[in-house]
Amino acid sequence: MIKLGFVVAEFNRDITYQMEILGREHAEFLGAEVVATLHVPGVYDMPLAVKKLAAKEDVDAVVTIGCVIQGETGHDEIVAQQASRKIMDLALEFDKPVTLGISGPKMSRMDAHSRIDYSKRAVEAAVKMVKRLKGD
Ligand SMILES: Nc1c(NC[C@H](O)[C@H](O)[C@H](O)CO)[nH]c(=O)[nH]c1=O
Ligand SMILES: CC(=O)[C@@H](O)COP(=O)(O)O
Repeated sequence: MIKLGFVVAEFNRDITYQMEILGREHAEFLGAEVVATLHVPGVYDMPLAVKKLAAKEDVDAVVTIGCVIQGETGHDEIVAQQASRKIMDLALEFDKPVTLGISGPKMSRMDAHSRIDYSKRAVEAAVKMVKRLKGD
């Protein structure tokens, strides 16, 4: 069974809560197990938590779940771009898939609601990547 770690942002929790539930349901549907979950304050805080989970022997892949909504400044772009860059670097450093279930930036709250399935997509990508890298 494929073992996943989840890193979930609490910022915009009304939305990330739904994303987390959907991600968990999809993992179960695909026969994967979520063996560890770390909640972090926001998407920008994710890389260290991803690193912790990626270092665990019993975690095959890490799924990130978050939502970056546009404000009045370019802050949303900094948060999303810096975090996604580091998330990808960690996948290469630990030789494990780390998938991007983060919606935004440049997105309204309504856009975010219609993109809660990003978490499902990230779970699906994690499972596919683990299988394919194993050569299954
Ligand atoms: N604006 C959003 C944030 N901002 C908070 C940062 O992620 C971080 O928690 C803070 O800067 C402290 O390090 N986070 C989101 O997840 N979504 C946003 O829209
Ligand atoms: C809407 C937010 O929480 C965040 O993206 C930052 O907003 P702002 O650019 O207005 O500081």
